[in-house]
Amino acid sequence: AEWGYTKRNGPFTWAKNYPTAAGIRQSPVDIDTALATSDSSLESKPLRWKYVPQNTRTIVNSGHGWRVDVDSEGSELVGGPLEGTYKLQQFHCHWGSSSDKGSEHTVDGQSYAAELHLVHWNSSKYADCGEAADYPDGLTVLGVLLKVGAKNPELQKVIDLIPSISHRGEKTEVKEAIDPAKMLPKTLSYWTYLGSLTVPPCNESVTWILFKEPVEVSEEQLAAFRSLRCYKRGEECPCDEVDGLLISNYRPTLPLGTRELRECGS
Ligand SMILES: NS(=O)(=O)c1ccco1
Ligand SMILES: [Zn+2]
Repeated sequence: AEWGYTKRNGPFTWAKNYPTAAGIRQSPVDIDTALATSDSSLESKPLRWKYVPQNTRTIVNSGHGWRVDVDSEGSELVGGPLEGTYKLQQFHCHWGSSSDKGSEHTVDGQSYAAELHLVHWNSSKYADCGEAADYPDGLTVLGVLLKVGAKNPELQKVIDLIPSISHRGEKTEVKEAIDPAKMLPKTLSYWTYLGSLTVPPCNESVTWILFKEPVEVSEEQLAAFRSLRCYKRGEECPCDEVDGLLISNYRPTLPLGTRELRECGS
């Protein structure tokens, strides 16, 4: 059966059909801040990005959450730990059944209410995101920790579209441009390490860049995320979640192992 986040098809079953999920370069991880090494080479090449808000095309219910697909042209992410130029492909979010959990990365064991992922691919070396996903330097994901607080105006543009993608496979045009840059924190300090996609097939092709400063989102906005359904309209609910609501879609942390964890900025 299709992978998901329930007991029957959740993270601890993924390795059965996706052996990479049992690899040694998996994500997410717990960020043990005492282990992080500050790196002058990161400080010397500031992270820089350019996004085109008008290029946010469609939002889709993947069955595992919502995802905004972007026309990569015109976007770019360079600097920090990255060699070459990366282009934005899509962004999405992970959350939990209550706001005491839901982020994928944890910081010194602490979970946040949710985590936003901006997925980029190495356009200096590869033709598209699909190809890039098969190489260790193919992808970069900017991670933003979300904590409960004020309503997030930019994310509200996503939430307003959720009723029209309530069931798996449904998608709709994003009419009001969403600016990914407006969803990033003010201070650009971050941790970075080599990891993987946090969903099957869990390719070990991601340079993770996780911002240190959390961004606020309201309880009502988190509740809207949980109203998405993991099954198609007209089909009965396959997952044993409470009437197929996507109440939680985060992967628990995996061991960092011998990987280096670097940081930039305080
Ligand atoms: N969750 S994530 O950002 O690692 C991702 C991107 C594409 C698939 O999974
Ligand atoms: Zn993700």
